[in-house]
Amino acid sequence: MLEQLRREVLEANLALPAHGLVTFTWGNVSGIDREQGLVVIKPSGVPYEELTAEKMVVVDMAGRVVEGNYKPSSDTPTHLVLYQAFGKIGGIVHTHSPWATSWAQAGMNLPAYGTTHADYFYGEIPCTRAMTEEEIRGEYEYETGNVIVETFRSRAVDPNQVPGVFVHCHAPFAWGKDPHTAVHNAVVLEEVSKIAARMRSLNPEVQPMEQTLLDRHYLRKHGASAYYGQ
Ligand SMILES: O=C(CO)[C@@H](O)[C@H](O)COP(=O)(O)O
Repeated sequence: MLEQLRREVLEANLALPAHGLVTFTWGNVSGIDREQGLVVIKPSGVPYEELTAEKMVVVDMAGRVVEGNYKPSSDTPTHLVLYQAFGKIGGIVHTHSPWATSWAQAGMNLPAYGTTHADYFYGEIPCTRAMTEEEIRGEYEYETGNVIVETFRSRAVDPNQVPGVFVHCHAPFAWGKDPHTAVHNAVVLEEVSKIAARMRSLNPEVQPMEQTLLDRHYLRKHGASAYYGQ
């Protein structure tokens, strides 16, 4: 079942250590087949070098394992909440990549300071609010997804234009139209987190970039008249 998606999700998970986004097994990638209502995700706690397409776990939208001999990632409920709320995404990445995790632990939103950011994120990358004691003691992983969705809806941010978030006191999530694109966005999220942290240590007074320049860069790659690349 879902052989092609299993391979895509395997390759995307293996790309995490290849891009330096994870230590040990601190990360996971999933992909969704919306026609079948099934999600393929990394097995929990399995070292990346031991992963195979066969070890990927298939779950339904209620989180029930429908195929696979391993337990799914411990973050599976968060992935499922995001797939249900953000109807156009096809792949999700969660890591503890150090620079993005620094913004999450600082509880800070990341404004668009430069064109590297603007090429992929149409404006500020939000950090969620702190989770409540009740949310933490409850269905924590589901509540993590809920607080991400609440952040985007309450701020009227389009998740298709800002494909990433910092979860307060936790770490980043990123997404995209498929697992490969989600990993690409996770790499960019880590890079712009690093650039911004260093930039602010050089000049704490820097202001977010002008909207005109933000528009120019984002829309040339993602707008209706996108003309970037071949
Ligand atoms: O956020 C966390 C731990 O805080 C997780 O990302 C784990 O680090 C990876 O969990 P599995 O996907 O292996 O269950």
